[in-house]
Amino acid sequence: MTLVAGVDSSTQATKIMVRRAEDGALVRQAQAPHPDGTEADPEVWWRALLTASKDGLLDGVSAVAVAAQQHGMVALDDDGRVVRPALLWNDTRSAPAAADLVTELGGPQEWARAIGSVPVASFTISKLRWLAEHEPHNAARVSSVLLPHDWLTWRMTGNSEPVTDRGDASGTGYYSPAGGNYRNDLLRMAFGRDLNLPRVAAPAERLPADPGNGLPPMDAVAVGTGDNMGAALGLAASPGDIVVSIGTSGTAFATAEAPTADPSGVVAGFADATGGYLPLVCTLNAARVLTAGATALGVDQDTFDGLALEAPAGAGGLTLLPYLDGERTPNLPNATGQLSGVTSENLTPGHLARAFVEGVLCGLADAIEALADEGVPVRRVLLIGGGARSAAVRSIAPQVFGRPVAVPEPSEYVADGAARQAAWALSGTAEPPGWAGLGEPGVYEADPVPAIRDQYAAARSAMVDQSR
Ligand SMILES: Nc1ncnc2c1ncn2[C@@H]1O[C@H](COP(=O)(O)OP(=O)(O)O)[C@@H](O)[C@H]1O
Ligand SMILES: O=C(CO)[C@@H](O)[C@H](O)COP(=O)(O)O
Repeated sequence: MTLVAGVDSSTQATKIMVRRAEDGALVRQAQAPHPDGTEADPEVWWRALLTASKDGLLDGVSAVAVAAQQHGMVALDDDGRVVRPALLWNDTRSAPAAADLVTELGGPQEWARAIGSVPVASFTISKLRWLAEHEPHNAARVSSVLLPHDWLTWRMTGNSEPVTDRGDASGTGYYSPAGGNYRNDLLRMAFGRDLNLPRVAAPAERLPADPGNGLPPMDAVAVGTGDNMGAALGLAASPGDIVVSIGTSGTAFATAEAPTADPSGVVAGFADATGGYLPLVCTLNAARVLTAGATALGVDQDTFDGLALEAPAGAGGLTLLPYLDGERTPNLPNATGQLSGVTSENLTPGHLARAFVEGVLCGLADAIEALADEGVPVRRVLLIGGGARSAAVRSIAPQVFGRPVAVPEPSEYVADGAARQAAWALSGTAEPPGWAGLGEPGVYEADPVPAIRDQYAAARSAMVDQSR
């Protein structure tokens, strides 16, 4: 039996899945939390990885890969030391920098043409511009920039040549997924000079593991990828599958054979981890809105779900725009959450819980619609991430999405995808190993209730208009 491990270093935690390389059977798993915040010393990710893998979790593992939160700016000096804590995807201070970059290149359509995406605050390129403008002393010391998964992979390979993959590189803002090349001109435009960038390795490339990296000895480290690309690989998603992930971020994405280039900026034209593409829409407020709702009502998550399920669809006209931490889609980085339509009848714990769940799902319904508008086929919606564990989310999603929702057996699909990539790197085959697949996901069905989205759309349009 050959064992492989996949690491998901996401916003809130590091999760590790150890699977059998031959058929993907789960052998063991563990996780460790990350500190809260929108910037982080990369060391905390490494320490979380060591914590999760203590007690022999990785003993006997032949290969490992890391899939991590996308976009984070890990800026390094000449000696490979981090220059400042990494700015993460959900840090919105770089929003004005993103807006400036969009203007400087000649508008959103020029960015869509150049890299398939229009930069927002999340993108690495916007963070580099912010650094150049706001911390010139730090910017002057930067010699290279990595993404979170690049940095972790680099630690595992003993600080040899840094590498990345197409999937994660496509979220930087200075890599063209369609061309398969860096756009150093765009990086220079943002930062004022060139930087050393990690080599973009092939999807199944095998890297040497450093025997002194603090992990048990292994034969290989695979190249890794971004977390959403990892989930697509873990689910073995195929064209027609729309994956909706409710984690710290809310994402809706699909695998595609051709690149996309949406000039509205709503759909990011990312690459996937296999050589294809991954059109994706991302919201900034997802599972944490549900936990914030439960906390505000003073109940646990199960009670919160029960309350939401007792209230009527549409929450009696109560609508939450769930932009608690600003928002990325729609691009309202300075927004705050907004409750509207409050009446003496609907100001109850049940209606409030329902409005919180519907608010998150309406943003994701918009995301699915945006993918469809880009020509992405929508045959099946697969719901994953921590939020998919919520009974209320699973039941209300088909009403809001207007279609059945398939919920695969709970797993850490990002880490599973990384494990599958590790097995692929070991096998040397042309395609990833055809592991047993998802089995039969539970399917949730309900009559669509378009009024839920209508009242959300009215509130959202009013906020977007006000922000102009
Ligand atoms: N039953 C549940 N109901 C609602 N939210 C949940 C539930 N279980 C976990 N979560 C939330 O899911 C989030 C973690 O999801 P995950 O997909 O692992 O996120 P990430 O990959 O960003 O770390 C946490 O915010 C957690 O509170
Ligand atoms: O920025 C994006 C996608 O573009 C986010 O999806 C991050 O990749 C963080 O993911 P989670 O921690 O929520 O899984």
